[in-house]
Amino acid sequence: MPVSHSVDRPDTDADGKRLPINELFASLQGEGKLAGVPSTFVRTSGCNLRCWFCDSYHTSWEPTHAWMSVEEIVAEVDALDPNHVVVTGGEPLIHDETTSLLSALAGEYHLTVETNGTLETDAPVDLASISPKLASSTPTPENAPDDTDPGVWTEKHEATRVNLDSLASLVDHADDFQLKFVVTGRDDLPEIEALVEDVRGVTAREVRDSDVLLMPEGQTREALARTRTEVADLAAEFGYRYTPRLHVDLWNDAPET
Ligand SMILES: C[S@@+](CC[C@H](N)C(=O)[O-])C[C@H]1O[C@@H](n2cnc3c(N)ncnc32)[C@H](O)[C@@H]1O
Ligand SMILES: Nc1nc2[nH]cc(C(=O)O)c2c(=O)[nH]1
Ligand code: SF4
Ligand SMILES: [Mg+2]
Repeated sequence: MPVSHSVDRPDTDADGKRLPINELFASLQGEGKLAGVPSTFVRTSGCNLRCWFCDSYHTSWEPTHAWMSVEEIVAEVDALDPNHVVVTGGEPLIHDETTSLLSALAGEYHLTVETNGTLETDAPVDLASISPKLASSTPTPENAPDDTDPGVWTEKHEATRVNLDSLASLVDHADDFQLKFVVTGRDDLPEIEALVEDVRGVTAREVRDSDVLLMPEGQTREALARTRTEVADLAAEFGYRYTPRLHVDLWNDAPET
């Protein structure tokens, strides 16, 4: 089992300089170009989107967290073993303090930022792991978690899920990048192809097909078993890369994995 670090602090942010942290743990990177690499995960809480399938419900639809200073987070990261750190969420780039955290960790660790690609950052990043959200991610009364009415989020999510300027900036800025799409089925592919072409049109950098990763939608082993073969076949057919969700295969939907 991954090493876990429980977060048990008061839910206040008196000095306005702390980050809301949902969980902080060591595991294996489960997704993308660095799948299998031992990594420490820092999961911030709060998101500017509401994907119906979000596998981190307690950072988006119903955020929970403890407030931690950058110094406290760095101390907990230092106490764990991996030299790769993954800053994720929620959407980590909605917080100004994420820049301070990345700056404090830079040099000591390889830094991956998992982001939905709607926001820019000038913080040091080794791998920008960008997961732009497709139309199939938009919440509706039919697909929203817990049968809740997504209310304003249907429109808000749809209106803000793609920001080409931010995608260009993230691709240009980081040492390396990946475009990691959550795929629900074949119907997603035309939108992925169009968006990849749009990104190629606005970045100074080469976007290779091998920088484009198709990841099956699925929060549980059972759900993944239903989507992964179709998504792997689509990757082979369209010439993109397939990424598994190793942590779901290994530990299902357990927290801190
Ligand atoms: C919880 S998100 C946090 C980072 C950022 N908000 C984002 O969406 O990229 C972490 C990763 O999980 C992916 N993800 C979330 N729910 C998923 C699901 N049900 N199936 C597959 N991938 C999922 C996201 O696309 C993203 O790549
Ligand atoms: N093992 C593991 N790998 C991951 N890669 C990206 C994750 C994320 O939630 O951002 C994630 C995660 O939650 N667990
Ligand atoms: S953008 Fe990321 S954290 Fe936000 S709702 Fe979608 S998957 Fe969840
Ligand atoms: Mg995850």
